[in-house]
Amino acid sequence: MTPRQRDDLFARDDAPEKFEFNESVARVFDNMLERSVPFYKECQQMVVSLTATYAQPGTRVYDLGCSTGTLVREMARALSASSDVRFVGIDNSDAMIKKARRKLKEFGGRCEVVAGDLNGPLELADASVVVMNYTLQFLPPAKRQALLKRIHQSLLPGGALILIEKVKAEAETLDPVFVERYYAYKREMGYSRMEISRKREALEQVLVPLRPGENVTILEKAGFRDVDVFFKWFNFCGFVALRRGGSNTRPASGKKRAKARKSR
Ligand SMILES: C[S@@+](CC[C@H](N)C(=O)[O-])C[C@H]1O[C@@H](n2cnc3c(N)ncnc32)[C@H](O)[C@@H]1O
Ligand SMILES: O=C(O)C(=O)C[C@]1(C(=O)O)C=C[C@@H](O)C=C1
Repeated sequence: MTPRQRDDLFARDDAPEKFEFNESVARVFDNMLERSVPFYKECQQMVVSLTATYAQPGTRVYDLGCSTGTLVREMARALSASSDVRFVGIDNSDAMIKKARRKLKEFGGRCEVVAGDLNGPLELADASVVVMNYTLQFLPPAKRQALLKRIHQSLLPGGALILIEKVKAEAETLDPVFVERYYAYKREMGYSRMEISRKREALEQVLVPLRPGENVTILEKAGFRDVDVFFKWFNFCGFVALRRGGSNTRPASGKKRAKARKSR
């Protein structure tokens, strides 16, 4: 395994003017996320815990915008092979896919990384859980509702969408306060004011956050009925949304699931 590279992308003279998930980002990505996303590891563990609750035997768990495969690895480790669940990471960055496939090689056929554009047609067969962490925010806002609708329609009854996003404050007057707290966090994580400023400019119109309430609205308009927030830190928010399942919205017991699967 190549040594983890420290994120110096915006400290360099050749810092990008527009943020793209290319080779130079993939090279430092794992360190970038650990130092740029508050409670990144804690949120991953919360997502793993929710996935363990809603993943159904004989089905697939999808990670949309899987990047270098870090979350897929955590999920595959947490849900043993006996859980009869397979994991599929989807991304449209060749550089990320290459790193993800290397990271997930140890899991053989349990984990697959597929090239795909979330703005285009999407095949999510046998999906009991779909995860989308820090990804929807990079898609054009006008296309987000249609994607969420496709996810809702693809999910098995009782399935779950787990979504973590960078968000704007609900109250406009609080947004600058939350943003400043976020930049203070980045400085605490060792980024210089110049790096923070350059990255903010590079992300303009590339990362477009909505307010938490706006995310809930597009989830509900996509067909999700049971939607809630499971995590919030100033300008980051985690949502879980359930596809109503048969006679219940809670995962059936193992025997019930096996019986339901046989009747499909
Ligand atoms: C911030 S990263 C996601 C982080 C990752 N989910 C994690 O938790 O470590 C956003 C990812 O979404 C991918 N992405 C952005 N737009 C995409 C699209 N239209 N189709 C597929 N993947 C996309 C990027 O290549 C990148 O890997
Ligand atoms: O908004 C920022 O400044 C960030 O660094 C956040 C964020 C994200 O939320 O995805 C932006 C780009 C990278 O993918 C890593 C982190």
